[in-house]
Amino acid sequence: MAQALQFLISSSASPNRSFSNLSSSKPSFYTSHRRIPVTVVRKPISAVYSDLESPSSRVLVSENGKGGVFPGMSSGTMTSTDSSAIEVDAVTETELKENGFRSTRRTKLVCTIGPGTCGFEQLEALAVGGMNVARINMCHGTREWHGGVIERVRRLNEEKGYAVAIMMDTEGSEIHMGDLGGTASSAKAEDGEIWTFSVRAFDSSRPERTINVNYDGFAEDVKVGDELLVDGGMVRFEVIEKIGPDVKCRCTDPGLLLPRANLTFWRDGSLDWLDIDFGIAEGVDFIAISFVKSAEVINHLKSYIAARCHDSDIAVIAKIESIDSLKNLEEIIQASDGAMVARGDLGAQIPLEQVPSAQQEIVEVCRQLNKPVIVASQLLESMIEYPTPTRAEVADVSEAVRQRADALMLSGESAMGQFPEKSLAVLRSVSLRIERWWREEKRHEAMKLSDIASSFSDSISEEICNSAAKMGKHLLIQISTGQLDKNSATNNLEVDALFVYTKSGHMASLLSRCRPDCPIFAFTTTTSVRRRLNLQWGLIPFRLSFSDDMESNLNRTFSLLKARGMIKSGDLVIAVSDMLQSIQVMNVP
Ligand SMILES: Nc1ncnc2c1ncn2[C@@H]1O[C@H](COP(=O)(O)OP(=O)(O)O)[C@@H](O)[C@H]1O
Ligand SMILES: C=C(OP(=O)(O)O)C(=O)O
Ligand SMILES: [K+]
Ligand SMILES: [Mg+2]
Repeated sequence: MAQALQFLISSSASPNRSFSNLSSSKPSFYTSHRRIPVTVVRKPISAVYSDLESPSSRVLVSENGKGGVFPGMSSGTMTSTDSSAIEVDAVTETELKENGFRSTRRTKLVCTIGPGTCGFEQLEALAVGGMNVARINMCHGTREWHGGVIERVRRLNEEKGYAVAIMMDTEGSEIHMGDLGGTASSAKAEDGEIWTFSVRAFDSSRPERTINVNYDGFAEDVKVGDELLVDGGMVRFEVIEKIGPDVKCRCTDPGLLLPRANLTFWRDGSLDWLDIDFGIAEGVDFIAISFVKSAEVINHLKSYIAARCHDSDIAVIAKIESIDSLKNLEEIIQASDGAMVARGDLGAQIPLEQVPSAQQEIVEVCRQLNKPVIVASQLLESMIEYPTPTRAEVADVSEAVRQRADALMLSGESAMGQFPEKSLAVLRSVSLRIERWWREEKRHEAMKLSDIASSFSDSISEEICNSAAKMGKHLLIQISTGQLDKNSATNNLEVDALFVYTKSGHMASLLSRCRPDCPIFAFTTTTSVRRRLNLQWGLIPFRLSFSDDMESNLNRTFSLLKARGMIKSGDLVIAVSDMLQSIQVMNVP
């Protein structure tokens, strides 16, 4: 009879609580330096699955995929309360069926949506091609246009069963002043002076104390009472009156105004970028902040968001694209929910030859601090015009995949290029090939991950995930040394998948951080967490309403996935959960 081995890691001081037939042996692959008690429980598989038939009214829904109908069911019977209905990502489902767990793509793909890809069918083609996140860049187009894209992505998700996340990239402090008029290279603003910021075009006769602003929507977006910061606070103004295209401001903190200085806003004591309210109202999944200078900016934005959206959470991505952001890299990334290596502007701010090492550093810091990282800009620039990439571009993409960044991003290639789908296909095939090559060659140098937990409970979760990822690699040794039943050993004893049951998504991201050899099936209870997990390396996120009873969760998951042919009897799975803080190792029955 096949056997399942459960390792239950308990945070309790007395590990042997309720288990009768315990082995006290500590698995030797468990190399923790911490003192978490590990219990090995041997149970016949029939016992493990004996209570699996519990009635369920829960639905399993996969990420980023086309809804499919359970074999033998009519689509009319698929409702959200039908226990046997299952919606599953068509792309992932096909990959799993045809190539098995180990061949799924680990690197995630972000596509900037522009005039070339904003239609429903074009968006669908990108979803089919593997787009995990759709990015809209507020530097271009109108709010109305972006609202239309968001609506179509939503509709695509709803009608076709996809769950593509939406990232809004802010214009942010890319709003800047124009020249100062005439030959002036600077101007002094004194305390209490009234200055006019205007979007009007002036000929030679610009009134005194008048400054041009480069953003057309400026006068509409700004509100009386807002605080206007020049160059991150070198000079400050308060907005006192709006007259058509002119915004009258009183200087509250004097200083030197330089041509083309950055402008940012604070509203009600919080930094306010002009698009943030739009993103919150639309309920986007990610907001990417341009030209982040310090952690303070991120902290303010996060509390601004927290005060305004109560039921859903928006993740904040810091774009690293300035010298200041490199100087304050760790504190910025620590404060953020993720980062983008925005190589376009970064390459204009630091010497080009320093961009690769900056990229490597940003990717490493993000990995250490457990934040997803996107490598962006010019990955396949030539494909804006040509249907095949240059060899150098393929090498650049490969390098980002080899660094094991969470995600790669298309900009102009998908926004306005002639070959958006082909560009995505190149990212996809290069990612798959390089991932497989490095896995097979075992070429990845192990990165020593430092402890990041800030509480005891977090440190247990972290330890469980580190151990689960390690077990995936070393289980073979244990089987040969008798920790698992040798009779159940087959020739292929690699772990096929890690399963993680997580409400906040944190446990899934901790597993992703370990970059294990096998894919991670992440089961989470809310659609917003599920969409956000779609940005993280190696995660295949599902939505599942689960209970605190891990055995029943596992049973239901196994039977739903088996019925779809996505897993099969005998597959070796390691399951972790943040409810029980447990690790279980088992063959699919
Ligand atoms: N919403 C949009 N409307 C029109 N053009 C867009 C839009 N989004 C992106 N683009 C086009 O795609 C190009 C690449 O996009 P992106 O890299 O996001 O912007 P940028 O070039 O300003 O950094 C832009 O320069 C612009 O020409
Ligand atoms: C991604 C970037 O930002 P944006 O496209 O908004 O300039 C970049 O500068 O590389
Ligand atoms: K932007
Ligand atoms: Mg930029």
